[in-house]
Amino acid sequence: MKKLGLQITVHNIPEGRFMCPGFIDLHIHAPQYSYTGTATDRPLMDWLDHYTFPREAQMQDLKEAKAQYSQLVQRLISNGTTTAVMFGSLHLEPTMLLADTLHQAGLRAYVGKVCMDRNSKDYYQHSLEQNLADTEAFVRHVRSLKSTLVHPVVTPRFVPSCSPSLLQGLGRLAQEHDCHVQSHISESLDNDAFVHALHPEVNGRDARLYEQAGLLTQRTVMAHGVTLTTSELRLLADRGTAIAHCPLSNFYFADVPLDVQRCLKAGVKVGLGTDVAGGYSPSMLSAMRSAVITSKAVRMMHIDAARRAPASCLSASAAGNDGSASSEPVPAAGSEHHEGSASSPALAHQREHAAAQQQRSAVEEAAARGTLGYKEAFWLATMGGAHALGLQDTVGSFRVGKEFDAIMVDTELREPFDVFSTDSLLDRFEKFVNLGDDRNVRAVWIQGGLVIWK
Ligand SMILES: Nc1nc2[nH]cnc2c(=O)[nH]1
Repeated sequence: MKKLGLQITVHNIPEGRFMCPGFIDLHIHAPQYSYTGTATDRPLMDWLDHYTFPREAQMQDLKEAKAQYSQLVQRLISNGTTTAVMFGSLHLEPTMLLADTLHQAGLRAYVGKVCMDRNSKDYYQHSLEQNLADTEAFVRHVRSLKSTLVHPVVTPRFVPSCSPSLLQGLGRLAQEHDCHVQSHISESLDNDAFVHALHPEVNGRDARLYEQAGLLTQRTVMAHGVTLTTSELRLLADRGTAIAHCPLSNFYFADVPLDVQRCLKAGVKVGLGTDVAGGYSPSMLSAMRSAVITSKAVRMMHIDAARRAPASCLSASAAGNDGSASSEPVPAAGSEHHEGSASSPALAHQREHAAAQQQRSAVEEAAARGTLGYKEAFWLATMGGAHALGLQDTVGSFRVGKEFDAIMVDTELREPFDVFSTDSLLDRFEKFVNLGDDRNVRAVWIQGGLVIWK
C-alpha cells in the first residue's frame, strides 16, 4: 500500500468476528414505525383505515416526524440494514424531511411520497393533480440533495387508493424522471376482492392496471404478490419488475403464503422486506427467518394437499404436470362403473391399491420440493435485493469494483446466543442468522463510510 502511496490503516478482525454484506430492506413504511409491534389484530383493509392512515397523517407534525424518522433510521442501521426502499406518507413536507434525514444519516435509500386519490377519508387523500404535482416536487427535492445514496421513488400506494388516471399520471412521471417505482400488488384476498369490485373490466387484477399505466418497469419493486397468477408472474418477469417478499406481514394479512421458488422459476427477481409496521420487526434477520419458515409452510401445504386429495384428483394429477396421460389411468372412486368393473372385488382392490400408490407418489413428490434455508434467505436479503434494484454490480456482495456496504458481526458476546469450540465459522454465521440481533452488529459501513461503531 505504501508503494502505491496510499495511507491505509489495516485492522485485523478479532477471532469470532466476521464481515458480511449489509442487508437490503426492499419494503418498509417509515411513518408506521411508531406503532411497530402493536396493531396486529385486523385484516389489511381494516388495519389501514383503523391504524395506518391516522398515524401516517400525524407526520404533518414535522417535529414528531423528525423524531420518529431519526429513530427509525438509527434502528435500521443498528440492525445491519444498509439499503432501504421506503414509503413516506401522503404529505410532501414530511416526506421531504424523511429524505433529508436519510441523506444526513448516510443510509442508502429509495424513498417515495405516497399517492392516494380515492377510498380514504378526506384527511388522508389528495386530488389527482395534487398527487402528481407533489410527486414531481418530491423528485426534484431529492435530486437537489445531489446524493449518490438517496433516490426518489414514484409511489402509488396500491390499486384501491389510486384511480386509473392517477396510476397513468404516475407511470408518465416515472418515465419522464427516470425513477424507480414501488407499490403493493396482489397482497391478500381482501385486496383482490376490493379491486374486483372496483375493476371488473380487468377481472380485478392489480397487474393489469399497473401494466396499463406503464408502472411495471425494470425499476419497479412490488410488495407481496402472493396471489399472482402464473401469467402475471411471467408478465413481471418480462418487464423486469421485482417482488419484495415480506413474509412476516404475509402471516398477518396475506391468506396464502408466497411461493418464492415459483417466482424465481418464472424469472421474477425477488428480495426481502420487513414491511414495518405490517411486519412487526424492523430487523432483516427476522425477515430472513420468516422467509425460511414460510417456505417450509409452502412445502407442508403441498404435502397436505397431496395427502388429502381424493383419488379422483390424484388420478387426474397422475396424468402428469404436462397434462399427458399416465400409463394406467385409475377410475375415480365412486365414478361410473365401467364394463365388467366394480362388481369384481378383485378389480376394486386393484384400483384401491393403484390409488394408494399414486397418493404415496404425490406425497413423496411434494415432500421432495426444495425449501429455502438460511443461506438462501441471506442471499435474498443481500444479492436478491441488489438485483431487484438494479444494484447487482454496486452492492449485495463483496467483489472488486463494488461499493463497500458491510457489517461486522461479533459472535463472541455470549448474547443472544452461545458459541462453542466445536463451532466452525459457518456455524457461527448460521447462529447469527437464526439467533442473532442488533447486539451482534458491531459496525456498519455504507459506501465505504463508517456509519456505526458499537
Ligand atoms: N402491508 C401493507 N399493505 C398495504 N397496502 C396498502 N398500504 C399498505 C401498507 O401500508 N402496508
